Amino acid sequence: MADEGVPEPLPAFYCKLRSFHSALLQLSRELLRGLSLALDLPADHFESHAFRKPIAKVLLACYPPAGEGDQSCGAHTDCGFLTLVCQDRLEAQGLQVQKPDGSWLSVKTDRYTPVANLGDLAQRWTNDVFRSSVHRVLNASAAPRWSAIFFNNMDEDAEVECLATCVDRERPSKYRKTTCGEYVAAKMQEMRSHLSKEQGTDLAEIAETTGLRPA
Ligand SMILES: O=C(O)CCC(=O)C(=O)O
Ligand SMILES: [Fe+2]
Repeated sequence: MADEGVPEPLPAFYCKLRSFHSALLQLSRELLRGLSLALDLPADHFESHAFRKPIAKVLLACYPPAGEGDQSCGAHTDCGFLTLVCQDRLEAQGLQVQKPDGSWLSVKTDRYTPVANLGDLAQRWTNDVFRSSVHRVLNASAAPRWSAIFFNNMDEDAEVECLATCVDRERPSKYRKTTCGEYVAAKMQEMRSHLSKEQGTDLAEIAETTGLRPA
């Protein structure tokens, strides 16, 4: 076995997945630089404080065609800092983002063009200047829908406290200091108990295995 947890018959697939992961990690680093500059911070602010060895994972998802049960992904926010979603088939897209008025915007992309979503840790760190986007997936087509999702969750021990530049008299600090690891663990726990109550243990176990999808 080349790497722990990787089955022997899939080395070519694993190699491609590694390249995909590296490319999206690189893209997320570029975006982090832009996000720092947007807050009038040095370009490397986010990277140097919280992305030295980030927990960055790829999730490959398949949603069955419409009519095969409600297996799409319900409305939620991602718990990390930045997520990049790549949708596959043009005829079976389905990512939707909630607008401030509560209505849903369908996100149509070219095949594999990544869509960036900010997560809860970005919102907490910037004291709501950046918002964690509420999104969901509805596969309304007769074909299965595939997506590859890259979650960049920051360093496990990265401290997240409202940035001084995002706090003032009109905008007092809304969130207590936490770490990426502490916040993600708490949100996962909340999600597991929610799923166990609402949908039985199977989904809770899947979520625990992937460790990625918050409630
Ligand atoms: O499959 C998608 O397009 C997005 C899935 C998602 O939002 C998630 O897994 O957190
Ligand atoms: Fe998500």
